[in-house]
Order: sequence, then structure tokens, then C-alpha cells
Amino acid sequence: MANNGLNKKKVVVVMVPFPAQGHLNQLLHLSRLIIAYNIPVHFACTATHNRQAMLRVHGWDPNLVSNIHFHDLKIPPFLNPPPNPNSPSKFPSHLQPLFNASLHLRDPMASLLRELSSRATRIIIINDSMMASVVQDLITIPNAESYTFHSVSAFTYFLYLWEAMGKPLELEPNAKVIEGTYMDIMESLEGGKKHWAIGPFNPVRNIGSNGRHKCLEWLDKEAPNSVIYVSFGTTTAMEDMQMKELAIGLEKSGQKFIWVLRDADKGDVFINGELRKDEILKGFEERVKNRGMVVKDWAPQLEILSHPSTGGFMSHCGWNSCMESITMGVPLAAWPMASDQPRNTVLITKLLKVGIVVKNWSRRDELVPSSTIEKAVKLLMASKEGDEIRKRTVDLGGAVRQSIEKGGVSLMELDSFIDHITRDIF
Ligand SMILES: O=c1ccn([C@@H]2O[C@H](COP(=O)(O)OP(=O)(O)O[C@H]3O[C@H](CO)[C@@H](O)[C@H](O)[C@H]3O)[C@@H](O)[C@H]2O)c(=O)[nH]1
Repeated sequence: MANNGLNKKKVVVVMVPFPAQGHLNQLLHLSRLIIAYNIPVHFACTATHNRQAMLRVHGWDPNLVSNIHFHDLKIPPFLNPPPNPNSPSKFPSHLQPLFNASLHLRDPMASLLRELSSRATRIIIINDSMMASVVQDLITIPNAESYTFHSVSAFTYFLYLWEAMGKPLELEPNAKVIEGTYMDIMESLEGGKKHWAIGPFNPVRNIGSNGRHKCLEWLDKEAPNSVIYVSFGTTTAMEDMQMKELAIGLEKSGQKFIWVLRDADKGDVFINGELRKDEILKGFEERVKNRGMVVKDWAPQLEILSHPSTGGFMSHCGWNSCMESITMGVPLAAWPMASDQPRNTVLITKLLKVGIVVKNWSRRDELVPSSTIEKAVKLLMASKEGDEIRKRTVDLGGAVRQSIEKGGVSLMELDSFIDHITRDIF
């Protein structure tokens, strides 16, 4: 194929993430995987969300990578309300003004795509499924091709399709590596449409960062598998009463813990909110100081999960957290809050059997009492059953890490995607 112009980059990839942490994180990690094939990646979002993604990523430093180009696109100012911990729904609806404003990315995105397309033989747009309308003008660009990125598990995506067809769920506990079974069914449900199952995205070894967080120093002194890590991602705001029950449950369990106590992100994470925890947890930190640590800033989750002292993870089961935990061989105590999390809980506890349930979704409107939390922590951290689940998770983590090595199924999927987007280009 002719290469039009000496300075033309043949194939360039444009990432179009949805501006929320759980989504930004995944496309930034995918960028790292794609540049390894010597393909330049352009990461296009608002300035504040590009900055957020770069600052918060763990395990590598995007500033040191020359082949990822960040584009700060403009949107109108948006309201930035705090989350409402007392809302009956745990969906982060306080982010709606940001989500609405992000639709204004359409025009700057179209300009960026046009400009990049004039300098490349082919541009590949990988857009978050929530950003389809932002990239709709690509149909006017002859050398553009787009791929939809689903930030949720294949199991969840399959369930959405399945439930929409009104079909009952029959669970098949024989998932290939993690969820190959559901990839296959999903493709057949969508008339053979090709999907690529790529992941895990997070780095799986030699996780380190500039300047170690103090919780890692604390972990260094603890016994292997003795600490449960407690964190509910970036979209959860817990009610005061629930937070108190959690504190009591952790205290009574007698187990060691690291609890990340932060509210859900606001739309712009660089505009600070107030900390409401100090009053609620009066005396708690002092009472547990030899056994537990409360982290109130951004925790290095990947490093914590990869630390040998971490033996369990109490999580809301956001998909990033599930994958990070599995790849590090850490079993989960599942406390789903909203969105895809109850479905991930089914995958984790019933199919893969790498976790236990703390909060039962059928009773999602009820407070989880401290006694339930205490029981769950003891079960995961200090029982034979917990040890068996941990062993299974370590094995699964090994298989997942294997899948991204040479000859592994996940690496082959990524290779196949790259072959596809670079086809016929020499
Ligand atoms: O102090 C912290 C808090 C979070 N994280 C990281 O933040 C990410 C959180 O992602 P996730 O576990 O997926 O949770 P959410 O932020 O809640 O993610 C949203 O996006 C996910 C992907 O679509 C969905 O699965 C979730 O339900 C949705 O709430 C993970 O990479 C964590 O490692 C840290 O590193 N430090």
C-alpha cells in the first residue's frame, strides 16, 4: 500500500475515555500495552481528567513514555457537587453534570480526529462505550476506524444482553481463564460480531512507585497474608451509620487491616471537598493503631494488593478492583454498591469462587451490621475455608499472569487486535 507522504505515521490510535477514574484507568493502561507494538497513542479527554489519569496510575509513569500524546480538550464549566452518602441509590449521580458536559467534547474531538487523520494512513479510534456520541463525526473521515471499549467484565456485558432477551441465567462454573465462556456466548448472541478479550491491563509484576506510601512500610512489618485491604473504589459514598458499623466490624474481627476511607470522587477531583470522617470515627484510629491503618488519601492499591502481607480485599467489586485483586492472587470479600458490581460479585463468588459475599444484593437497602462484617472478615482471613479460597485465587492469578506471557491466550488476543488494525499496511 502506498504511503502518502514521507512523514506520515502509518497507524495511530486515539483513545477516547469516559471521564471517570474506573474508565480513565483502563484506557491509559491499554495505551501502555499498545505502544509496546510501536504504535503511537493519542489520549484525548479534558485537561483535568488527563491530569487525574496520569497522576493516579500505578505501576508505571506515563510522563516517561514518549509515544503517548495527551490532548487536553475543552468543555464548558460544569457543576461539581459532592456525593450524597445518604442517597438510597449508590449510583454516583453527583457526576451527572460532568457526564452531560463531556458530550461537548464532540466538536474538539472531531477537529483532533481530522488533524490526526491528515497525518496518518489509518487512525484507529478506541472509544469507551459511553462516549459513542462524542466520536460520531468519524464517519466523515475516510481513513478512520472505530472500536468500542467496554469497561465492564464480559460476564456483565453478556448478562445485559441475556437479561434484555428475558432469558434466565444458568451459571456455568467453567470459565476459561476468567470469562472466555461468556465471550463466546456473547459473540454468538451478537451475530458473530468480533470482540477481543484483552486484559488484565494493570501491570502484574515489579509494581513500584516514586516515593513509597506509608501504608507499604506498615505492610512490610506484617506477616504474609495477614492483612485485609478495605476499599470501595472511586464512586462510593457510605452513609455515616454504615461507616460506623464497618469500623466496629473491623475492630471486632481482631484481624489486621488497611481501610481506605475516602468519599466518592467529585467530577473534578482537584477541587477539594470536606472530610466528614473524623467526627464519625472518633477514637477508632487510636484504639486500633497497632492493628489497623486508615488511609485518607489516594492509596497505592496495586502495590498494596501485590504486597505479600495482603491476604484479602473487601471491595465493592468495581471491575478494576476485581481484576487487580485476581491478578495479584488476593481473594475478595464482596460488598457491591451499584452498576455492574452485583454481577461481578456473582462472577467472583459463584463462578470463579475467589471470594465471599459480605453484602447480599437482595437486601441492598439494609444496613450491613457490624456482626456480619466481623464474620466475613474472620471467614476470609482466619478460617480453613478462607485459606482454600485464597489458594484458588493464587492459582487463578497465576493462570491470568500466564495468559499475558508469550503463547498465552490474552496476549494472543492483543496480538490479533494489533494485526487487525495494522492489516495491509507495510
Ligand atoms: O485510593 C484508591 C482508590 C482507588 N484506586 C484505584 O481506582 C480504581 C477503581 O476502579 P474500580 O475498582 O473499577 O471502581 P470504580 O472507581 O467504582 O469504577 C467504576 O468503573 C468500573 C469500570 O467500568 C465499574 O466496574 C465500577 O462499577 C464503577 O463504579 C482501581 O484501579 C483502584 O486501583 C486506587 O488506586 N487508590
